[in-house]
Amino acid sequence: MQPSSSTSAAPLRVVIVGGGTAGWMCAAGLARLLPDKDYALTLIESDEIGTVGVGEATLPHIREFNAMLGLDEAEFMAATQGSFKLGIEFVGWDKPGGRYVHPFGTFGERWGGLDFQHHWLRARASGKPVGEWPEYSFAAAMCREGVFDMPDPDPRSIRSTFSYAYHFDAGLYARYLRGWATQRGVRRIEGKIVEVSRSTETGLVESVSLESGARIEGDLFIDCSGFRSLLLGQNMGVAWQDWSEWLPCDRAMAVPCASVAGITPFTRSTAQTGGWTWRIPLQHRIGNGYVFASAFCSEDRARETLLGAIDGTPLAEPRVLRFQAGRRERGWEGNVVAVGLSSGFLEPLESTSIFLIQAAVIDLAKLMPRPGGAIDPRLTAEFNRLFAIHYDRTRDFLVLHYTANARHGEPLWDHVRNMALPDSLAHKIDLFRSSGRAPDYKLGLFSRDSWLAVLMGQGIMPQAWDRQADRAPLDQVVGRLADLRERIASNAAALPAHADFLAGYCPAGDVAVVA
Ligand SMILES: Cc1cc2nc3c(=O)[nH]c(=O)nc-3n(C[C@H](O)[C@H](O)[C@H](O)COP(=O)(O)OP(=O)(O)OC[C@H]3O[C@@H](n4cnc5c(N)ncnc54)[C@H](O)[C@@H]3O)c2cc1C
Repeated sequence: MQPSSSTSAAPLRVVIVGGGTAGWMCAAGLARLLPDKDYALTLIESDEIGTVGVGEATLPHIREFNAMLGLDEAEFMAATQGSFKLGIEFVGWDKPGGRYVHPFGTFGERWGGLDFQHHWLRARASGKPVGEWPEYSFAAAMCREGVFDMPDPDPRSIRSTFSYAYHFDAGLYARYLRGWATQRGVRRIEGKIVEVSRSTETGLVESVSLESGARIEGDLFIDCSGFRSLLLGQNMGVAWQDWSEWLPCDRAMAVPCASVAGITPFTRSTAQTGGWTWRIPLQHRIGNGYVFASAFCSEDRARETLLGAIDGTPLAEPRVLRFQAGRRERGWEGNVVAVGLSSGFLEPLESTSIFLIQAAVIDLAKLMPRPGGAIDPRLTAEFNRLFAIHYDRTRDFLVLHYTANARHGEPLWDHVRNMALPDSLAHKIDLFRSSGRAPDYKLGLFSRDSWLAVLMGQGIMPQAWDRQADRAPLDQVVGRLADLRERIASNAAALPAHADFLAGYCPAGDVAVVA
């Protein structure tokens, strides 16, 4: 029998628990992707509990999500005080005083079917003048110049070789998506959930009850309740994998400050004795924070470091958030799917959480149960397979930043340099060191160019390259490298200042500063 494209069964009742970034991305994404008549979406959020209120830097993938919703970019950026992000500048991560950018875009060009780094490594080993690795990234050059313009659609242009993401006010983004989703039929309920009822027979969640006494029944529950993990963790009891042996930071202190002249088109992450500080420039303010390991740094010390590191006047009292790195064993159990902080947490070093939300929403939409039937365990297993891949690959990339450091004599940094690595990461580093080969995933984070940026940025230089690179005449390669460097530098220097571009494209105007 052919599966029918539609069904006469009653719509599947999907209850989203939580209205932070995860909840509203879920609501908007599912409202856009699923047929209205088959799914009834309800979102419950509690004003009393509120949201985590951080999460302001993104990855380029968010543009696909926004485009899928059909958001107007300039309108969305103005509404969220957004700015453009071309990558992350890492200060002091490789060694005190060191600096490199993880740019969004490619390094160099593929020649003769070979990845660019092999040509560069081979020419560099010859002793010829080939410049430094970052000189081959257009996005890195744009960061150095503090400029921005839209990528050129012509793939032959050097200006087509970068991508971009956004910095935005996370509270305003959730509010923006809320407006979008509720206009498209998502039912919003404000109230605090005080009880979760499960069937004694099947173990599935049947309903949640609010403080007001209201009871909301559902067929599928999406847990977007934040660190509480109200359904998946607390009720379904799905175990937590603790990754603090590799990612020991367990606190963050956040404080917004007044803007200063010139909005940088990148996030900055500065290594500190007990962790690292972030700087995220928005149109109306700068978001700052210190992610630190409480075993190596007290809260008083963190506060002193953070307030000493910010550019402008603090706009609020610093507030502390506590967490542990890790993820749930599974993201989907029974009829509960966790999305966002309820499913796991990786520190915001590479701004990955919102991407992980997006990936979960897209995977869930593809694997969504049909109305009127039982949940197919094969769909659940596939979601969990993808969930683990996304989290585990992201973890390896973050751990790389810590382990490859030359900050000798600082207890946290000595500890992470000497810790035993996940096997999957140890293999990647060894392979790169010995052959110049970088991971090249077809799914999820991070791209080969991102790995190259951080591997070399952290000072890991391969001892060899692909032998096929030796076939090309060396002088020809050196000439092409020089030409590439020149095209990158001159084209980047000709672009408008980021602040000027923002002022013309998506001026946000004055709003009350939301901390
Ligand atoms: C310090 C820090 C910095 C970060 N920086 C970044 C970044 O730069 N980039 C990035 O991508 N990510 C970042 N993140 C992660 C990002 O903030 C989160 O992934 C994102 O905000 C999603 O959060 P959430 O929606 O899962 O949870 P929350 O924002 O905590 O929302 C939880 C929701 O559940 C509701 N809720 C909870 N319990 C109940 C209940 N009993 N009844 C009713 N409602 C309930 C709450 O009211 C709220 O609406 C950062 C996180 C931290 C901690």
